[in-house]
Amino acid sequence: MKQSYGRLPLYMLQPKALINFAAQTIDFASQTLGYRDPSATSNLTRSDSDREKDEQSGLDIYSLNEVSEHDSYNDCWIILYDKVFDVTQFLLEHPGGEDVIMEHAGRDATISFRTVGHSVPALQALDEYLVGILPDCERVYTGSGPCQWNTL
Ligand code: HEM
Repeated sequence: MKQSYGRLPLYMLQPKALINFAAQTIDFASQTLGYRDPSATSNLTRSDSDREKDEQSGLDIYSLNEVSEHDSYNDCWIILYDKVFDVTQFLLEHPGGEDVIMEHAGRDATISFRTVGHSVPALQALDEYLVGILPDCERVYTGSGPCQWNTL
C-alpha cells in the first residue's frame, strides 16, 4: 500500500520505511519516466497451462487484444508473421535500437521487420522470444480465415 512520508527527513526513517520509500520512488520512476530494472521479468507466464494451444504448433494462443496489453518497456510483445514474441529482454540488445521495436509494442511489426531486411541470424534469433501464436481467425500470413495478406 502506498504510504506518505510527509516532511520527515530521510535519516529519521526506520530502515523498513526507508526501503519502502525507495521502492515507491522506483515504482514512480518506472511509471512516469520509463525507467526499468534490467533484471525484472515481464508478466509473461510461459507455463500458462490453462491457455488454449494451437493444434499444429503447440503454441499458446494469444488474441490481438491480449497482445495489445503488453505495450510497455517493462513488458513488450510484438507480432511477426502471426506469431507472438516477448521482446522485453531483447529491447536493450536490439542492434537497431529499442525505439524502433517500441513503436510496435503490443502490435503487429511484420511489415517494418520485413522492410528492414533482417539477416538470417536475425530471423533465427526470433525463436528465443517466441511465446505464442494468434488465433486462426486473426492470422494474416498463415491462417485459413478470411483475412489474408494477399486479399488486404
Ligand atoms: C524479435 C524481433 C527482432 C529481432 C530478433 C531483430 C534482430 C535484429 C538484428 C540481429 C539486427 C542486426 C542486423 C541484422 O542482422 O539483420 C537488427 C537490426 C535492425 N532492426 Fe531488428 N530485430 C527485431 C525486430 C525489429 C523490429 C520490429 C524492427 C522495426 C522496425 C526492427 C528494426 C531494425 C533496424 C532499423 C535495424 C538496423 C538495421 C541497420 O542498421 O542496418 N527490428 N535487428
